[in-house]
Amino acid sequence: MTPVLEAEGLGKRYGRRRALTDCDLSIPPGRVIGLVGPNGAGKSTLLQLACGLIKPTSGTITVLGQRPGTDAAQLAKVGFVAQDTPVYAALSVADHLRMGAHLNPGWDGQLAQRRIAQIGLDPKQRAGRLSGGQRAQLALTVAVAKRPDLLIFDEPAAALDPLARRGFLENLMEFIADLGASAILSSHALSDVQRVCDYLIVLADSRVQVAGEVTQLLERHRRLSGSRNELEVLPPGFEVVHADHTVNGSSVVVRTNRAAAPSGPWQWAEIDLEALVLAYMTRAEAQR
Ligand SMILES: Nc1ncnc2c1ncn2[C@@H]1O[C@H](COP(=O)(O)OP(=O)(O)OP(=O)(O)O)[C@@H](O)[C@H]1O
Repeated sequence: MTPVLEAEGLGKRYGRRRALTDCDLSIPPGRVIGLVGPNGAGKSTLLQLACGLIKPTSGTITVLGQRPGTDAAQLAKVGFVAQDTPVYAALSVADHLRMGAHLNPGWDGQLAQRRIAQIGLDPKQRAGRLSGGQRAQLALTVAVAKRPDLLIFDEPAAALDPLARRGFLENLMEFIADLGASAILSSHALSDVQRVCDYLIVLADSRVQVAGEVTQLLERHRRLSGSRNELEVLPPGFEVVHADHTVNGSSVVVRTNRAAAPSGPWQWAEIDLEALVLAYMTRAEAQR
């Protein structure tokens, strides 16, 4: 099956600043992909490259088997909602839907109307008068009604209150299931990512630190706890991602293919997605 996104040696510089470095990815279709990492890691840059809004300075990227933004057919397959959920301030909600219908050959007008009614937006209201959360909902509606094969969101739920956020993510999951689409969403909210994503990319310091199916990543990472001496030398087959030493003891997040605990004086525990992400982000920060 054609990967939804494939990158080889992908890099992007802004002048002398590296925004993305040597990025290799091959993401299978049908996944909800969480893109996480600290501020300035390169997440928006990767998403904009995937939409064809900017061009790489090195390497290659293909989305749904083609160079991003090559032609109208390819553009129609991708729905993108940028970080600031842009809408046209002077246009009404209904105007946005009319424009969507005019510009997109696969536009699903019924889906758009149903969703606008569901979230309680007044079709006559100007988009410039909507709240941040309502703008995000309108932008999501326009992106989804294109019926794209891939939805790309840059921090989609950032402006939403907790209740709206939960509703938004539930809607998003319904759409993805209905459309049979893939989605990539960047987010700082690890609990959201844990709830909806089945594939994870951790980006830090402009590089991919780790990427893969969430279940596999969680199977392959463990936390070992014990005294600092006990954890100084580990058996073969363990790559230390991050070590934390305090006066009360040490804890090490390791990457391993071993399913069973190694014999040793330490405790061995599973980790959650948040601990995994933080371990890779802390390692990247320490290596800068
Ligand atoms: N148009 C631009 N011109 C110059 N530098 C840029 C531009 N866009 C991004 N950068 C720089 O590239 C790096 C990556 O930025 P990017 O916006 O991709 O990060 P991000 O991970 O999305 O951050 P955040 O979580 O804060 O949104 C940063 O150092 C940023 O300052």
